Amino acid sequence: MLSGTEILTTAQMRAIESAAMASGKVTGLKLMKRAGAAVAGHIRLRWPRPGRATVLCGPGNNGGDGYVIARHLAWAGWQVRVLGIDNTPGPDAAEMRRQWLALGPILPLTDAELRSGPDCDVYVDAIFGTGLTRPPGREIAAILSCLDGYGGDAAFYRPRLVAVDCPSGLCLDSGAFLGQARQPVWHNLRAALTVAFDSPKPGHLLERGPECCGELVIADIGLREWRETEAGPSRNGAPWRTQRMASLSAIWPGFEIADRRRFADEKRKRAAWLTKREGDARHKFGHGHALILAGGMGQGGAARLSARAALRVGAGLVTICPPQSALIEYLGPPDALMRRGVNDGDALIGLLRDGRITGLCLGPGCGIDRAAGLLPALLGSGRSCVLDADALTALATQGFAGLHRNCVLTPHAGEFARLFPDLAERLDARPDKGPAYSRVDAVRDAAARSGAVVLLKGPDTVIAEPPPRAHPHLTGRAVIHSASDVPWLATAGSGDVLAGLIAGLLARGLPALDAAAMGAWLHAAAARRFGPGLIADDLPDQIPGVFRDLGA
Ligand SMILES: NC(=O)C1=CN([C@@H]2O[C@H](COP(=O)(O)OP(=O)(O)OC[C@H]3O[C@@H](n4cnc5c(N)ncnc54)[C@H](OP(=O)(O)O)[C@@H]3O)[C@@H](O)[C@H]2O)[C@@H](O)CC1
Ligand SMILES: Nc1ncnc2c1ncn2[C@@H]1O[C@H](COP(=O)(O)OP(=O)(O)O)[C@@H](O)[C@H]1O
Ligand SMILES: [K+]
Repeated sequence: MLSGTEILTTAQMRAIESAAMASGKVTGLKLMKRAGAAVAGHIRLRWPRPGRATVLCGPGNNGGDGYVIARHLAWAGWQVRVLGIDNTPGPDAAEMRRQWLALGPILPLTDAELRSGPDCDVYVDAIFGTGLTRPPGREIAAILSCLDGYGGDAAFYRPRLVAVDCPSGLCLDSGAFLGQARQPVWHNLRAALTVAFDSPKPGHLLERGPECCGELVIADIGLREWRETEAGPSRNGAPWRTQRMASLSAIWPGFEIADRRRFADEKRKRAAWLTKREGDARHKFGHGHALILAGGMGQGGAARLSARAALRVGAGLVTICPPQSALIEYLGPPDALMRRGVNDGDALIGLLRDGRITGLCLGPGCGIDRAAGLLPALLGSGRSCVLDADALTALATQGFAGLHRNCVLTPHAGEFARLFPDLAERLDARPDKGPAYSRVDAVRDAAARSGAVVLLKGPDTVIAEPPPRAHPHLTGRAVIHSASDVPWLATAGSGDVLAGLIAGLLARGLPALDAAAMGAWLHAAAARRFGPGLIADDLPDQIPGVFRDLGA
């Protein structure tokens, strides 16, 4: 139901490109000319007066795009300086280089040459794109650090840097910089604008990607139409639909730019369902009953946040269930919330005889021992549920037995490392060759291992489902949700609200992956709507406004 924009790994992109060329409908040269023209067009949109540009061209087709850009800017009256490598590129890039040479020289691609040139209005990074396989060597690394302002006197380059496909050095499958530590380091190349082709790649949205790409524009170079008309959008057996490439979609702040038609349709469907205008439920139980399992005295805040979120997202009924002795702590507003004491697993089993309870949330403010005690009863019921916070800590000791496809695990990085230490370690390791192991790979592996939907939180939230039951050797669907534009969402209790939103959506009947993806989207949309200064308590009450903004 909620799919956003399709994103492609670099392998998928290459496979699509090759299949399109093999079909005879398009040539590599034509694609390169369109790609270069698109970048030049975006430069001219943002810098309408012709000025000075330095174009840095690498050894492959990314460099080929650079030569096309140089030509377009020169035709438009710009003074263009081109730095390139004296190598033998592929035939398309070689042709574009030859054509540039009819207009101007190619200076050596060195740090010294870059520094010796005049100050420019725009610097174009066409050094490496999707073909990066290893960390840049010393000379290119020096150029990249100069472009990022660490050359001392060059600190002013950054706001004028335009990246072709990506800032060079970024692994487009993971968002990591090859050869560098995964955690934020002292420098990364940062562009003001990145123009990428056909579809976003995971690396544009993960880890360092959003910060380093700056404004991200996806240029259509004619492959999308070919894919949809000539090849069919999801034809099985098409060469790019190999198993590592199973459906991957993204939701990020600018995604409607890439796919306006589809976005409008998604938005309409989403709005109609969320606001209960679509569907045939005639009474509150038709919108589901969510149960929020809560903790003892003094721990009530987290579960109350979850419960409020579940109510706001439209569950027909929400009941909060602390131990009997702590009920008094949960008597405050909202009055719409129902309360019921649940002391232990047996009491929960009794309660779950009511088949109208359709979504549960276990973990926020629950206490590890209580969560561990309730887990077997909850999992044994097979009911849709969110396991967060203390329930994840309990799972880390109990193991994954009993988890099923209707469970959503919502770990942050620390909880993920407790649950899947080896995967977290791989994800933390410095990548020395591309494509690097990505958050999508890690979350897919976690989903396959646990048998549940896994949502790994962060500014780049990744959600994946286990492989399809009938095809356990394949990968399931995955979604990247980018919220890098709302850093104020990282506030205490925000995760409890997310868990409640997902529980409410599960209770309303959404399948686990869709509930997790829609919950993540609503969560960020609520934070975006409120703005800085947000505390977690503000989030649930923004949800009706988010619904109204959808045009519902
Ligand atoms: N998507 C599309 O439809 C279209 C894509 N297009 C464009 O093509 C780009 C992909 O082109 P690409 O495959 O030639 O790779 P690219 O990024 O230029 O760089 C790799 C080159 O550098 C080399 N190399 C790698 N690592 C290295 C290192 N550390 N240090 C030194 N060298 C290194 C590597 O060769 P290697 O040495 O590994 O054999 C290779 O020669 C893509 O990003 C987009 O801009 C458009 O033109 C058309 C439509
Ligand atoms: N830098 C960030 N930008 C946007 N969202 C973020 C950022 N860091 C974390 N988040 C989001 O904030 C929420 C924090 O949840 P969590 O870590 O469980 O916090 P808590 O336990 O305090 O509720 C998650 O939804 C996560 O995706
Ligand atoms: K580049």
